[in-house]
Amino acid sequence: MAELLRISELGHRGDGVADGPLYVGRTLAGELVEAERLGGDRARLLRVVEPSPDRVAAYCPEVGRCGGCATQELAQAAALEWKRGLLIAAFQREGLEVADRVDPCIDAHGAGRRRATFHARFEADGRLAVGFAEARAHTIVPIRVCPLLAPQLGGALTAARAIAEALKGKRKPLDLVASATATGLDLDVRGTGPLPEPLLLKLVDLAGRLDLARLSIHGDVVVERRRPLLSVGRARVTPPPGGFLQATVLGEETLARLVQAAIGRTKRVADLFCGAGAFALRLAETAEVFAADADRPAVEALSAAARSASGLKRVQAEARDLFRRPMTAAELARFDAVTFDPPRAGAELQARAIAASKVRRVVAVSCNAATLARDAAILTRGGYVLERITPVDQFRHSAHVEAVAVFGRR
Ligand SMILES: C[S@@+](CC[C@H](N)C(=O)[O-])C[C@H]1O[C@@H](n2cnc3c(N)ncnc32)[C@H](O)[C@@H]1O
Repeated sequence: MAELLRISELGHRGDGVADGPLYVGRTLAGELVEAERLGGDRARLLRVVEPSPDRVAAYCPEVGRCGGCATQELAQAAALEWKRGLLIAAFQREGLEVADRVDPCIDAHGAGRRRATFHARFEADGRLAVGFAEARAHTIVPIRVCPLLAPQLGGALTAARAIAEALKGKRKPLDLVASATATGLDLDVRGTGPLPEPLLLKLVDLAGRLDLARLSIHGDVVVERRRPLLSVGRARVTPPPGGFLQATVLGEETLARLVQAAIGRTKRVADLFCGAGAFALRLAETAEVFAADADRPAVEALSAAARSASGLKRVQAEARDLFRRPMTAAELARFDAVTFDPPRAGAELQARAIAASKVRRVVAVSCNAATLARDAAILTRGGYVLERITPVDQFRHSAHVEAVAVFGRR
């Protein structure tokens, strides 16, 4: 049954929130809407009665079905302000009032996503669906074009579909991780299980026809037709298959620029959770860098890039599980500055060790406001002063927000 609802705010996943709370997708704060209850705490938008001044027309036909975009109907300036607010609210929940120290959110969508994970599912009737997951469901919304992808990732959906088609006989759900590199598409396929020789040969042939730079299965290279390369400052990195990559080129450049600016001119820097060196290789232009990450292939890629780049200071990289074995306060004593950029879980133990150290400057980079706020609270309890936080938006139309938080010793 249809009912009128007033949307009080945009929730932290990008759905409008009415009294209850009742979550209504594709609605905005302040709007009066007609919706029907779906059960639980969800309702479906039927009609916007009083639209928000921030409402704009969606430009993708899959809006509302595809789970990739939650807020395409929210004007970009308002979306940036909303993300800034999400960050402030997460810090408030940790007892930290930071609104006066949070910069405007930087739009880092740039040319679009250079990395995307497509899902392939084989339906009972034998049809193949390749696309993104529906919001709050495992159903796949088949996608032909995604307007959020960078032009360099343009052929990725066609390539993913062709590779999935070739693996149809396995009838397994697949994830295909596509990255745009300077030498072409790099595709890593997950979920296949072991593949027989004839199928591998077929994939090699297909990679040639699709002109992929590299094709790998679960990180094992099937064929490398051209070495994938990414420019990172003065260095050129060959990323490990399927390894972590910031979602947009501008996002990586923006985060790295903020980290470099916050650290300033120092002699020795530690880059923890360094991945393949997005920050370490740039920091090494002016300082000696120690870098650590649990992903050994990423650490090896970073080391190789540092060795072959000219004009960098010394870079020492170590494969290390920083959840189990964080850098201790004693180990950190030789650094003037530390930056850390953990996965969504944050870096609780590492933050505790930093809090017990005497490192002068600490720069936390994060893709999860809640764990960033938790780790920030640990640092401030250890005597660090939170100087500034800069939100960065490289996941346009989603509720994700990245941030760079800068701390100094009291
Ligand atoms: C958000 S990424 C950041 C990578 C890099 N700073 C960049 O911008 O490309 C998080 C990194 O944490 C690493 N990681 C995940 N769990 C880890 C652990 N337990 N110990 C050390 N590194 C870990 C991942 O391998 C990944 O490279």
